[in-house]
Amino acid sequence: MKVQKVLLQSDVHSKSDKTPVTVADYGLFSNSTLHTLLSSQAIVSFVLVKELSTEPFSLVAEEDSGDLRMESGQETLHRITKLVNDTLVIEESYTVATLSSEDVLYAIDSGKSEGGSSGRHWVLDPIDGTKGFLRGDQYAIALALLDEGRVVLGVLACPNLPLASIGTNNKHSSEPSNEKVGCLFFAKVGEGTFMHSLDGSSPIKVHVSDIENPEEASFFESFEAAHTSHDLSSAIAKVKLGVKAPPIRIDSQAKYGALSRGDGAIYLRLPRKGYREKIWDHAAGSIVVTEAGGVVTDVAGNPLDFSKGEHLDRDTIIIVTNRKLMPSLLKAVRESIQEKVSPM
Ligand SMILES: Nc1ncnc2c1ncn2[C@@H]1O[C@H](COP(=O)(O)OS(=O)(=O)O)[C@@H](OP(=O)(O)O)[C@H]1O
Ligand SMILES: [Mg+2]
Ligand SMILES: [Mg+2]
Ligand SMILES: [Mg+2]
Repeated sequence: MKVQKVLLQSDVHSKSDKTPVTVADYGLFSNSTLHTLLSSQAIVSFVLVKELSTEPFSLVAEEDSGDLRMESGQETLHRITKLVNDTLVIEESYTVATLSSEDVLYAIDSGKSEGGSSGRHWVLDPIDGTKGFLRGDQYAIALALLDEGRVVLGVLACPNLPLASIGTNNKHSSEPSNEKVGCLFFAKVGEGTFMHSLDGSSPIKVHVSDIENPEEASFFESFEAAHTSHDLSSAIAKVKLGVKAPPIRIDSQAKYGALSRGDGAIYLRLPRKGYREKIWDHAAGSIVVTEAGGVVTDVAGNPLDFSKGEHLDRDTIIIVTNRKLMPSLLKAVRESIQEKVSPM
């Protein structure tokens, strides 16, 4: 959160689309983002090991230490170590730990497990919605626990998500807002989904929307057009289901969080052909939604299969909604795909 704030205050965003303005700005932005996601992975990995020292530890995480072990990566490693240690100082009187650069490398590279169908594996996306982070928009830190291939626990931190509902009438994102932001969702299998503010309010139980009429439903999709087909989801929502509201485009698994508390009723993810979704992009989000009473399936109507290692199956379309809307949504998705494949 600190890094994103500094980036946004550095005034190198263009006013219109909030992207960096010059080539040098791009450098600053991508370096800061790299520092943030590696620090995040180091911190979560370190704290998990510290807290779970009696259990065998397996972590499937998105990032690795890459060039940090090389001579050219020393400056970056130094900055990341500082960022990690600054973050682990909770208060002046309480520091979780102080890590050396070697500890940081070790913590980052503890995330190399491949997951799978046996045993327990933690699954981490240290910054999900990297492009949203860079733009100053939504991003999430997503952690899940797999047990015998099934997600049994999920935690989703969404530092920029307003605590109040985000509807389709939300203001243009570049307008300043006084809304309180920063939500943490957590779900444990069989126990429901809870949300509290990042500064630690009491958790409240959340539930997905109970809308039955698809015309009244609003739907989420990726902000980035490269990650999902906006055209196809618009055809499904507007033409097949009669959805009236415009899509809510936000980055990251914040979509699952927002849907779990009923901000919108549908999330469609329609990746381009051949793309294989990563488990860390969906594990935490999916249990947050299912424990809030929602359903997360592929196009065949089956739950997502997290038991096959780092990836979901190739070409997995992801369909998220409540139980009442799922049959008509599945039908609409199947029909639209069929029409796209064989135009009349
Ligand atoms: N081509 C393509 N298709 C589908 N998905 C892709 C693709 N490329 C990347 N990714 C993954 O999308 C993750 C970001 O999630 P979202 O699409 O929900 O957010 S965003 O709109 O992109 O900001 C993003 O997660 P992060 O890398 O953690 O940001 C990627 O893992
Ligand atoms: Mg991700
Ligand atoms: Mg990521
Ligand atoms: Mg990534």
